[in-house]
Amino acid sequence: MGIRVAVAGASGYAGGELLRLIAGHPELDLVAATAHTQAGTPVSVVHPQLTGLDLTLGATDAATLGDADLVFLALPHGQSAALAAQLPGGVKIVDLGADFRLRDAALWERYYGGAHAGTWTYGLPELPGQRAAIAASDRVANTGCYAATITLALAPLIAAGVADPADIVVVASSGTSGAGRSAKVNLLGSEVMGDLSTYKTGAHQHVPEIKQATGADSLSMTPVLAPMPRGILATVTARPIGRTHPREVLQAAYADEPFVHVLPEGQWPHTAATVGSNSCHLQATVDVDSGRIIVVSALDNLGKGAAAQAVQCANIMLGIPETAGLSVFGVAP
Ligand SMILES: NC(=O)C1=CN([C@@H]2O[C@H](COP(=O)(O)OP(=O)(O)OC[C@H]3O[C@@H](n4cnc5c(N)ncnc54)[C@H](OP(=O)(O)O)[C@@H]3O)[C@@H](O)[C@H]2O)C=CC1
Ligand SMILES: CC(=O)N[C@@H](CCC(=O)OP(=O)(O)O)C(=O)O
Repeated sequence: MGIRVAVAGASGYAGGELLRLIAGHPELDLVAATAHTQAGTPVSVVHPQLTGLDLTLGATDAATLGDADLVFLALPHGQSAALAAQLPGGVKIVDLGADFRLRDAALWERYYGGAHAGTWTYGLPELPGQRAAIAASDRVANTGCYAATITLALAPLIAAGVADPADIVVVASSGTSGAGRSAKVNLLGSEVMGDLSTYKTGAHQHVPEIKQATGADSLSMTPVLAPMPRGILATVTARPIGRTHPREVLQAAYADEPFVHVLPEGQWPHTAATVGSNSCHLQATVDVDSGRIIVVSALDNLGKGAAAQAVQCANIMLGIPETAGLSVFGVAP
């Protein structure tokens, strides 16, 4: 018997990807998977890609989940705190939602509404000192998907003093699974196919999270909905300070990281190359006209942006190899 894990919100996109990763993990055993309206339905009905996983979705409550050593919460914002409070104190938790990511209660309330539940250790192991903090924690708040993509591109540049934290501009495209599985008119195939559009323009909820994680003072972010199921491609530009090339800084920061890859010079990130993996691909240059730093970052929003990163954090919390059950390689084309 391995380490006992459970997934709440297992009928959703992030929950489904968690189930797939746990099923292939050498040290984790899935003991429960729960849902809300779809409780009582076999997993393979809700997720045909998981046919062969013989399990029925249970109710999302402490009785069903509390027997696990570690619980992944993949619930809508605002749903994690009440459930986490009911789970036994010895159960480790990785929350994929936003409830515990922000330190500033006023910012949480402004962007998400409702009362701020608290702050847990931030689940991005590649940030300086964060791997050790995650290892010492029983409660971890996984990153937002855009936040992971953009923070990995930006944090080393601000820390090294080569990018002006007061002058950051981001345009980032996401596949539609980033919006979750519930039906919305603007996510219908006939609306999304053949279209690109901005949304939450000038007011995205990941901006305070990225500022908190990177030390940026001012950051403009424009999200774009892209007609593809998975993937995020972020173009991050910043006013440079000094003449150090941004690529050198990123290479030094991530030289020993298994999942963050600065691509060979001349190669630029593709979302398709990261799908199914826990990898983030980066490339950087200096704009020949404006002199601004440009970093392009790509990852799978359900991989390094959600479920795979949650498994990476769980591995660290459980003291097992950080890369266990995770793929560096994508499944393109
Ligand atoms: N999708 C992504 O790319 C990313 C998602 N996240 C975060 O992960 C979490 C899950 O996202 P995602 O999988 O996309 O969402 P989905 O909408 O696809 O799934 C939501 C899940 O939560 C369950 N649920 C809905 N309402 C309730 C409720 N009131 N109480 C308990 N369970 C409920 C649903 O069950 P049922 O189907 O039975 O109704 C379903 O299992 C969110 O917090 C999201 O922000 C983070 C990073 C990336
Ligand atoms: C395409 C799309 O709608 N994406 C979502 C990403 C949400 C997410 O993954 O992050 P949270 O966990 O913080 O909600 C959005 O932009 O709000």
